[in-house]
Amino acid sequence: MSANHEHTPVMRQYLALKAENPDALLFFRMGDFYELFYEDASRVAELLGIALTTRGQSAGAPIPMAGVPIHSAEAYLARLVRAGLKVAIAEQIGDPALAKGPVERSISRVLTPGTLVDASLLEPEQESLLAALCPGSENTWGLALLSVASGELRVQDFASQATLADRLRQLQPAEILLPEGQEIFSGLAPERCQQISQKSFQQNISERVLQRYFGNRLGSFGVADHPLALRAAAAVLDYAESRLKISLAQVQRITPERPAEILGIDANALRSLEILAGRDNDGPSLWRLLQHCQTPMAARLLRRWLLRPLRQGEELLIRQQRVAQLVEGSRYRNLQQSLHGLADIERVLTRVALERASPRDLGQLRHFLQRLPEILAAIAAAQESASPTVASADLERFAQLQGLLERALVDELPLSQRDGGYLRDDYDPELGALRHAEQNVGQELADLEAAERERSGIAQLRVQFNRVHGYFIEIPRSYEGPVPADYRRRQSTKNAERFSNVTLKEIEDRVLSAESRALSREKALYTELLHTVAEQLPALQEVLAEIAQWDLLANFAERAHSLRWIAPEFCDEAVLEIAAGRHPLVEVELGAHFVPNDLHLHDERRMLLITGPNMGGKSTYMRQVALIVFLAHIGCWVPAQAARLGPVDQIFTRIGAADDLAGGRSTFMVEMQESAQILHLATAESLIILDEIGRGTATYDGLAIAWATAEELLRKGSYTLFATHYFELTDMQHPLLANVHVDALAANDRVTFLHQIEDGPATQSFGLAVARLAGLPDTVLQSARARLASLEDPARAPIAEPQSATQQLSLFIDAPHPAIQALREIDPEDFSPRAALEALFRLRRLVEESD
Ligand SMILES: Nc1ncnc2c1ncn2[C@@H]1O[C@H](COP(=O)(O)OP(=O)(O)OP(=O)(O)O)[C@@H](O)[C@H]1O
Repeated sequence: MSANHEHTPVMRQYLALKAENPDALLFFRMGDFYELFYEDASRVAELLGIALTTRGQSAGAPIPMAGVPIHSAEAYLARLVRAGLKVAIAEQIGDPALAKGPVERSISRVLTPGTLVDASLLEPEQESLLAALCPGSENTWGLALLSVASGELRVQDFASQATLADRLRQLQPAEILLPEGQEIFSGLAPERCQQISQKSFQQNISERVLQRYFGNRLGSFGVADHPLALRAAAAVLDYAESRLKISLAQVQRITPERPAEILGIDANALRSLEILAGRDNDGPSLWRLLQHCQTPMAARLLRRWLLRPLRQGEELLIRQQRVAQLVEGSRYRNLQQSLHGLADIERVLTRVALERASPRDLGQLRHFLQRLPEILAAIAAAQESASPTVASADLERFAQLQGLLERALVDELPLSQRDGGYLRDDYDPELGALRHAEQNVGQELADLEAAERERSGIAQLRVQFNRVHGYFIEIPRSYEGPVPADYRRRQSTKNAERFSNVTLKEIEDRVLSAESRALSREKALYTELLHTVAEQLPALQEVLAEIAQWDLLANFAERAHSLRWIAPEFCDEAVLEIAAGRHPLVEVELGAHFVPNDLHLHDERRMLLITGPNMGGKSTYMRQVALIVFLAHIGCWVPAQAARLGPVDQIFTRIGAADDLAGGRSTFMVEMQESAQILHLATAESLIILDEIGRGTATYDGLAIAWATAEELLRKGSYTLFATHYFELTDMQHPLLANVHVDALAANDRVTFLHQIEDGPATQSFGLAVARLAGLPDTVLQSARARLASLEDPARAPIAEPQSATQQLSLFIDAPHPAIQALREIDPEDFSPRAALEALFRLRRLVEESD
């Protein structure tokens, strides 16, 4: 591009603003359009499928340009932001009428995926999180997570990068901030990472930011022992402020995360149990099954709870108790009715805090406040001990606020704020007077009409007004005589000529200026109104949080009722007992065909080794146990006849294996790394699901690993469900280990699955029968059957050992050493000396190979 001084003044302004935000697309306001120039223009034209044209020339070259009209800009912005791009918006701040050069413009805000607040840019049921990571010494980390749209700010310390990366994999923040120079470590999605100045994380700077936000209240949040996370918290606030160009008044507190209160569940388990999303992100998931909340606030809270199950404790018991109260006599119905159709007030409040709330936003708040007494009454009715949810002083202030909004806002609020008309005439005398300037000139205009008729002698003369052409004196064409000399022609129509004169122009100017004064008066009053609402923000946020929680609990109650779930019982003993448990998602698919199963794990029985045919239901059984324990720990009821659960600290799963080729890890590598993680972190209170561990490698290696893993988990005493196709494992003896199997009936390669868990190991394998079921060709099945027979009884049909098998050394199976096998095959009777020497070398090689 050419030197700056060669550009036109507007382009110079554009380039200066672009230089302030080099990594963002610049939406440059030009009248009723946002326009993009140069590379931004071609990029956006391609991304949005809009026309790429040029706008004049600057510095001797045409300027590539693409533009979107203001009124449809939101939809385009949403698409760009969803694609992970940043957009800076430059608005006109000067008055075009007064500007000498180009009208003044400045960046009003920068949209980034982690700092969105507009309803049209956010998914109603999803949270868009902004994270900041502050590294400390010895691999320790502080994490701050901010939901700009709700104002929730959480902090947590991590003792290792691996656990931090796992938590981020679960939470999927939209943007992750790191100090400049910090390497983007494995597990972080690089396209979401943003390096910002190290200064933002510095102790002294962060103290200033936090002081500004929370003042002395900081001490009351219990965050003093999280120095790293607090520095991260200051960095997120500072960054979000710089994008939104305003302090975040919606952030009222910092909440520390205490791992000891949370049931650990790693990203693998969330995925493999299909808790937040089903396979391929579509399909059934626990989230979808549970999400029947009345408000978007509760839907988002459900996500938060799913990402943060609790260990046994007071909070969990309160949730459980409330769900029980709501199930009783189907009280949840009343509460759900009172909440039905409520707007997303949490996000409205955030926009109030950021001075971006529209009149319709305030209209929704008015509606909410009108319904609040009914909602609180329904909550009170649901609780047996009707302790008030909201302090009476707050209630009084809410009523006053409601009154204010009712007095201020018109009933039917306009879509756009631009043309005014959202405040009532009688809300403010000055506004009323300015608005009525037009009506007040009515008499003046009638007098003028009479005077002009008399002066000109034209009886058909009329003084008129329309929105497009303003005020004019109209004389029909049927009049052919002269018009007064001071009349200036304004317009000719088919039937009339239109004129103006000095008196009429004076009236018109007065009315027009009253109109624009009315608009600015209305705007000023509105800003004042927003400030008044903002004063009630903390109290409103609190009552909303309470309502969202009740909505979610009523939703749990409804689900429990509709899906025939029961209340799990928590206890201090080391037990996991489930009677007739069901898999919540598979049951929806199969209905009454689903076969329920029990679980008994306790002090003397910690591990179940589960064998049985493919398709028998092993995975389903193990997952249902994990899901039942999980559901209990978010406060929900569970799909079973009864459940008694002792303390559980973490849930781990190692189910199926997916390649991570992009990350340079093979299926087996992924499997082993996940298993290593479990073996390091599991305790006696952990629940572990292992599905066919070891199958990704050569048989004996896999078996050896599976065996050793089982032994280690038995040593730790973790609650373990271990499904395997290695029958050899069922020989394992340990007092805490029990063998169970899924039942099936087989005859002539035909198999009927019973899906029932029974004691003892499986007695036969059904691989061929299942293969037949899957449609493997008969010829292949016959050949497989012959080979199976020879493998089961080598004497019947000796088959040469494949090379790879000879290389495996069995740890557990009594197979002869390959050298011994080779020795057996030698007949020394008819050996030449040379053949003998060769045989000796071969034997030596076999021994070396197996060393
Ligand atoms: N308890 C049950 N009641 C009814 N149907 C079931 C039950 N459990 C499983 N099934 C059905 O059997 C199918 C296979 O179950 P699952 O994947 O759990 O088998 P598996 O034993 O783990 O198989 P593999 O060893 O091949 O992984 C399920 O998709 C479901 O349709």
